[in-house]
Amino acid sequence: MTLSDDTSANYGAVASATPVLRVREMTRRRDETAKDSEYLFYDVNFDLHEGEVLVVRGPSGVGKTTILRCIAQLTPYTAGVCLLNTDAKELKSPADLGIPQWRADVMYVSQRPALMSGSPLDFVDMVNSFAIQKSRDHYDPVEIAEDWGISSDLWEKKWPELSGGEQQRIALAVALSCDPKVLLLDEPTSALDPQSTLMVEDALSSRTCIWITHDDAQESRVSSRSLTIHPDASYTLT
Ligand SMILES: Nc1ncnc2c1ncn2[C@@H]1O[C@H](COP(=O)(O)OP(=O)(O)OP(=O)(O)O)[C@@H](O)[C@H]1O
Repeated sequence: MTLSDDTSANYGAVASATPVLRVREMTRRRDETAKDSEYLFYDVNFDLHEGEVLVVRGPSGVGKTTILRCIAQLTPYTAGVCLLNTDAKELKSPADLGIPQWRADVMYVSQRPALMSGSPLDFVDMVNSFAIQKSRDHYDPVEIAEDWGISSDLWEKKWPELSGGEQQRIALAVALSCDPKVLLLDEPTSALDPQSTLMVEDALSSRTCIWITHDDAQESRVSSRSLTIHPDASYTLT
């Protein structure tokens, strides 16, 4: 039995090929406050191994962003377990690690950074001010984004003054600079031109990611496996 097939209750047990991230029985109602609310997704199980990209597919509104936000512990879920491999000895839950460490290691990158206030530099300052980030090494986000055609002066502009593609590359560069174990990418190249898209895909090629895309060609370029969420709350893992 592979880890991917392991649906036993001993979720934290570590077998030969230890996943970076394990998700079991992830379930979310459309309205978490209403017990009779229909399910958005039900009983989702998967393991994500080092260097894998799990592409998340499904029609608009089916719950792709929501499942990423649940895994990031940014949104409540009805049931389920998320576990992270921190030291190859034991898989740990958000409660074991504490939410700040979980979110630093399992980092959600929003589709809409324009909703943030201030400038990208303000955002970097805020990220660096978190106690959990102070104790970690960082790459230079300005340098990362420069490779994608983002000049350093753009970092001082307000988010809404940047184009969608500039916002996406800057938000992604900040996330990469923090070197999380898992990146949760919400349509990270939806506003990019084809050349920038390929550059970003290349930069992410060695990372462990869960990646929402509506683009079949991108899926075939980047995915190790695909998780499709269906409108009836079921899912397919291929
Ligand atoms: N903050 C919110 N409050 C209430 N409902 C929400 C909120 N965000 C999303 N929803 C609803 O939850 C459902 C799932 O939304 P979600 O954004 O996860 O879908 P999605 O599959 O990512 O869609 P898309 O492909 O259009 O981005 C939708 O019906 C949406 O209207």
